[in-house]
Amino acid sequence: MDGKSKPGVPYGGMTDTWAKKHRLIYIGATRHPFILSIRDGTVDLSAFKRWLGQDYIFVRAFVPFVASVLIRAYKKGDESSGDMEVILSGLGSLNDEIAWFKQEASKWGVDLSQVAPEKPTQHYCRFLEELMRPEVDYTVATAAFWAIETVYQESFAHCLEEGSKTPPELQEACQRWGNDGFGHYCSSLRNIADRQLEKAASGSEPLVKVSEDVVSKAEVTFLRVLEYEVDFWNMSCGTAGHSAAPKP
Ligand SMILES: Cc1ncc(CO)c(N)n1
Repeated sequence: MDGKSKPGVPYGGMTDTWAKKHRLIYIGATRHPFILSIRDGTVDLSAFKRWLGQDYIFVRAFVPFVASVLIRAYKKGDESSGDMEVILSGLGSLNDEIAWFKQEASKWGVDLSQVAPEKPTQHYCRFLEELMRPEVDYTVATAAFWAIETVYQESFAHCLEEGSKTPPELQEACQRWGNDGFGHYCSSLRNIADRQLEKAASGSEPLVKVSEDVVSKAEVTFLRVLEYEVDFWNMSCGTAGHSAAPKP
């Protein structure tokens, strides 16, 4: 293996293996009842507003996380990988996203300055801070980054598919993460993560043991992202305080 991503070969990387291996929780995060309620038009608008306020808080915390990934990409010094350009474009869309949240909040009468983070938001933001620590490997950080963006992409794209009954006033929100450009950006993030994981798994790093450790840490991190996403959706539905575990 040369440790490079394979252009034109969309499947077969480690991230794809994980999504299949952990299919139930993956579906739990990307086809959550909150998303399904948007898709079938039965969504409770107070739930949408709660999601909006909490996600604004999350996105503000997500910016420094993405910036920390950018710093690590720079420090790797591999200019030809194109990683920095992808991550930088992500920071650019987060800039637009923050402006969109403010505009959307005023449209719905949500005063963002009055929104306090709920427990799942606090926990997710704390997790992002842990991932910003310098000892966290670039491979682990890029796997988390890919997973965080992809859950939203897959969830909201589902609300725009043929046959969905997403209310018109929520379609713009779904477009934000469900559009093809965002899908392409998520594929670029997946390529970055897969290339890193492949390098680690093939033992091209000097210490094979350390590399294996990185791959399993990245997989655990992927699972934690899915759990935080499920908790976040649960909170939006009004079932805050419950974990990702199935309810009795
Ligand atoms: C909770 C959450 N996960 C992922 C994204 C994608 O940016 C977001 N905005 N919020």
